Amino acid sequence: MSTHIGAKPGEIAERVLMPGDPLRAKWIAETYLEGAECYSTVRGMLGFTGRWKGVDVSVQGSGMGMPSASIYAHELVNEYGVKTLIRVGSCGALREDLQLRDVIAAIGSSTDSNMNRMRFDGLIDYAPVADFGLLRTAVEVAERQGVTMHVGPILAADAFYTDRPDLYDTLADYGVLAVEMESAALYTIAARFKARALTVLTVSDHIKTGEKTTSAEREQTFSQMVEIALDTIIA
Ligand SMILES: O=P(O)(O)O[C@H]1O[C@H](CO)[C@@H](O)[C@H]1O
Ligand SMILES: O=c1cc[nH]c(=O)[nH]1
Repeated sequence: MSTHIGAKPGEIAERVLMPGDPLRAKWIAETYLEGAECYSTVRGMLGFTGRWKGVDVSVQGSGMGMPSASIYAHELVNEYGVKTLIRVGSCGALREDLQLRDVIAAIGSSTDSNMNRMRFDGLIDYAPVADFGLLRTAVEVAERQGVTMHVGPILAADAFYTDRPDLYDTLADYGVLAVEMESAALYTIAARFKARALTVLTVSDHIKTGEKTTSAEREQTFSQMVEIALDTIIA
């Protein structure tokens, strides 16, 4: 067991999908993974291992925000030997050309988090980016599955409820597609500890139009994103 994950050694696969929502993890495991078994219920942050197309895959909830996601990514890589992490999350669209339920792959992640400023002493604006091989595979998989996947930069924000919506407009002007809350930390930790990471997202709400999905839909219906992530992680 690690501090926050209750799995025994060997119970977590080298390939892990990471949704923020632990109940999305349960839905993914029960819907897609053959022989899925729950390896951790610590803090209700559920984790499961099963097989996708004959390959061992785990799915681990990460919680909301970079402090929480960092704990799970760190322990998965450093204490369980995980090599590949694909976040499967929800996000708010910043640009009008995006629709509810569109799928996005995050090539890079800007952030307002202070974590990397601390890491680099405030001297470097580190650019957290996806693993290129994983991203290329995800693009190929999405094409094969007939899903239009938007590939571009996103924002990983510390706050879900922002006092500065004007900054979202500015970021959209600079090509940033959407906002979520974990990708910059995931990419940074993967780089630091020599793992591979990618973030694939579904637009759950639209910052410009105010449209939104329900929490039940965010938990159980983002299947295109999950199927792209699953076929990518075993490729
Ligand atoms: O749906 P998940 O994966 O949790 O991702 C998004 O949803 C949460 C906010 O509602 C944040 O964790 C954000 O990153
Ligand atoms: O972090 C998130 C996730 C979904 N929608 C948002 O606006 N922010």
